[in-house]
Amino acid sequence: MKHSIATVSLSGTLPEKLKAIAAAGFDGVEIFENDLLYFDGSPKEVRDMCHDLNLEIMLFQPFRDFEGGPRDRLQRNLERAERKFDLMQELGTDKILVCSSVVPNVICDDAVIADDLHQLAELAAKRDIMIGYEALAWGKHVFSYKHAWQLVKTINHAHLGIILDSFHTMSILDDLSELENIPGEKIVFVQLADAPYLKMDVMEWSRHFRNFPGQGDFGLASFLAPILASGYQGPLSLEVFNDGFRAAPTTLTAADARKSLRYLEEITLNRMAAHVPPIAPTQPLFSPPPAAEYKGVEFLEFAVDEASGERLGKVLEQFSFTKTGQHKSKAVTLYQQGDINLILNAEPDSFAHAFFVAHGPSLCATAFAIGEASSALERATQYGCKPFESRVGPKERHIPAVRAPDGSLQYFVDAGDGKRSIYHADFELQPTVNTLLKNIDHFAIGLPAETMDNWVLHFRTVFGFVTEHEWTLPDPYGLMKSRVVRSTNNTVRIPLNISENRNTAIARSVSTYKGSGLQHIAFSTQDIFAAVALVRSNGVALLEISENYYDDLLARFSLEEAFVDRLKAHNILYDADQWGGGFLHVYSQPFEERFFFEIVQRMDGYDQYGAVNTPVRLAAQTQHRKKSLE
Ligand SMILES: O=C(O)c1ccc(O)c(O)c1
Ligand SMILES: [Mg+2]
Repeated sequence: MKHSIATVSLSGTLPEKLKAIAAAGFDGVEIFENDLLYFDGSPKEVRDMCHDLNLEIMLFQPFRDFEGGPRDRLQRNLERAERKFDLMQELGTDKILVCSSVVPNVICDDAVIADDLHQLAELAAKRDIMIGYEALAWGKHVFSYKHAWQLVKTINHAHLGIILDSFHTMSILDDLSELENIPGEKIVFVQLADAPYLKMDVMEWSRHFRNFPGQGDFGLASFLAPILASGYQGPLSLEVFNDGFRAAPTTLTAADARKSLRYLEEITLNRMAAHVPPIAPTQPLFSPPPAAEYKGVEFLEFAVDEASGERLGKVLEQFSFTKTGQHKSKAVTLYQQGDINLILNAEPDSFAHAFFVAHGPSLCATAFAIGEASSALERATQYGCKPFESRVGPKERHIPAVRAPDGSLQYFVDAGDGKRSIYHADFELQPTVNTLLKNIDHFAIGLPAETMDNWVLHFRTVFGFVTEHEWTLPDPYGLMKSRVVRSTNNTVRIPLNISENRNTAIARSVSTYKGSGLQHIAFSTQDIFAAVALVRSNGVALLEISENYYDDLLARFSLEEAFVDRLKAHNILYDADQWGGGFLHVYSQPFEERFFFEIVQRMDGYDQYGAVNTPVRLAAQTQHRKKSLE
């Protein structure tokens, strides 16, 4: 299987784009005409550049508004095509994308359109060029792949085929059942793009919000599977118009692009294998070890120095964690409660120390308890992650790890061979005292806004996580957007938060950490009232919630007044879902303006995160911060 990408998908000048595309491991490119127009060298130079980079120019595009135009313009349109064919010869490519006409006065008559396309195919035949006809979702007369295919089939010309672009098909929720009836040799090219579902004009949506497979909401495997079953032998090519990617670092976007095609191949292959009877692809597809089975968050590790480590340790003790271990040879301490393991790493001259120097007290590593760590590492490696080699002391255990998009570490810990053993090897362990807090329910990370897609792809590919739909939530000074990535079995949940405004809590967090960073950790409990009473008696300062919130709770839910009074007395927030599940949660004051803790109790299958209460929390935190500045 060959892989290609349209130059329009990346930021930079044409040479920068081509270099990044080659470095990311693509076999070829679609040259988007504008990139050529803006380039100050000749088409021959572009051809040579691609040749030197070992990139094939797989397609030239787009050729617009050709078919069904005013009759007196047809000749001129054919001449226009000839000029593009000349250009293609200079570039050394033999495929051109012709997209369906969007002009309002197009002749809406299939016979006229078929005749025009036939004439174009005749011209192309003389140059041994292949025309690929693509239906734009906003085409005036032809806007569906079925219509385009109907025309191509009827014209039946050796130099005319169809181009299938996932965006134009998935965006209009088109029926996919005809795809399997298109013979592979009639498919000139396949363009792939994902996108979030948005209710807006489809052209604007297409030109600004496409993203890479795995970053959006389209079920792209259902689009690609019938194409790969058809015997299509051409490349998979990404064509992604995205405002963020136009501004993002070119090499990083190109690397994500390449990764996204691997992901799409993997999920498409799985879909084809699950079909009854199984369908065999006619080209080999990327097939890494399957995603691990996640058992939970094994530990979270904080980069601290001695002083901040002591302060954080004190807070954890207030949350009734026990300092159960001191590392045998390093300045590393372990705090435990229930199944929660938190590590504070103040070791000089370590990965954690470098992280501390760059970001201050922060989360520098996350460990996941999983079925088989070696297979998870192999999967990560095949997806392009470099395994992280840490220095391991004598008798210490080596734990496989990769880097998260922000450079922090993500460890894969075998849950199979005795859960506590990783701590026994490295720490002199004391028993824990309390078990009111049981587990890490979720932990949230604040990200620089432009990095969200990058993180989502990382979790979907390397981890095999799924994503939930995005929430947009008001902060007193702007908006925050939140998207949860989680393991399919819900044992690991990570809300990823961004904000494009300058003074929101997330924006301040990004500036404090100088990058992404931990927002909060939510600990689960079976008895939130007891947990709150205990941590309060230990001196934990909770976030105070306004009276108005509780009045509104009474109005919104049919709750007993006495129960709401109890919530109010404990500063506990409440949510319920439509299936009878309930959610109780409470927040601490932040630790040094960085992160805070949440205690949550899920009841009767509640599966969300209390997002409706996030604006309440953000407002309360802002008020608290202002008061403390007074
Ligand atoms: O937005 C457009 O005009 C446009 C052009 C060429 C394509 O292949 C496409 O999918 C969209
Ligand atoms: Mg396209």
